[in-house]
Amino acid sequence: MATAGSAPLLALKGLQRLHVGPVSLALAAGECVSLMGASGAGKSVLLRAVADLDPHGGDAWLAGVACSAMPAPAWRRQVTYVPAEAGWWADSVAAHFPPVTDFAALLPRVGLSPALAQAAVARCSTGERQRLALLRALQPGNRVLLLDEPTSGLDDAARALVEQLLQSRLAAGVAVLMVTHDAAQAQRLAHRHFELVGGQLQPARHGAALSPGGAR
Ligand SMILES: Nc1ncnc2c1ncn2[C@@H]1O[C@H](COP(=O)(O)OP(=O)(O)OP(=O)(O)O)[C@@H](O)[C@H]1O
Repeated sequence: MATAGSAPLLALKGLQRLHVGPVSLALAAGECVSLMGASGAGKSVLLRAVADLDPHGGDAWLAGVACSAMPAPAWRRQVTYVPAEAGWWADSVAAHFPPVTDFAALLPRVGLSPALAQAAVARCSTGERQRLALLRALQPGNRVLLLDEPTSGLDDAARALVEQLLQSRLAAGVAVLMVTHDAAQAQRLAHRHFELVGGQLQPARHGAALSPGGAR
């Protein structure tokens, strides 16, 4: 787990996109920060800007290297956005994973049958596609994961497995910025909690049990 005073792995400085920002925030290696807010508040807009998927003002730094100084594919391999509803560019599940990856062996880690590796995307359920998209995004090069409602379509058992997987990535030093509507999940996974209100980050007000954004 990150410790207070660690040098930031990810630093956002004056990030601005549409009605969101300017946002400044730092995450240490192994730190999880939750982001809540009303529907339409701009949470996905913010995550996409951090991933450099849309034009934006301000900049983000990964271990001291500016996003603007790095080729976009290199940034996104390390600062990886996992949308709430992933896109699929081929018919088969297998086509979305590198050929060298034995991804069938990974499927049970999130409660999926290895047989799904041979399936067509179209026959996968919403929750199966959601977990496949997360596995697809998890690569050895990830240093920051930007997760947009990573378990919104899942039952309790599947959600628990995904949370275990995320805990293992955090323990390995990956930083996670996670949008969730689930305050209990935020409490389980995140070290700090923010809410997006009027385009600005505020310490989360929901649930007295949550430690607010400013404190650890
Ligand atoms: N490319 C765009 N151009 C103009 N407006 C956009 C664009 N992308 C998103 N928006 C608008 O910005 C607002 C915030 O969208 P966003 O998807 O970030 O909401 P959210 O906080 O993630 O909501 P939810 O919790 O419902 O997913 C919405 O009103 C949306 O229509």
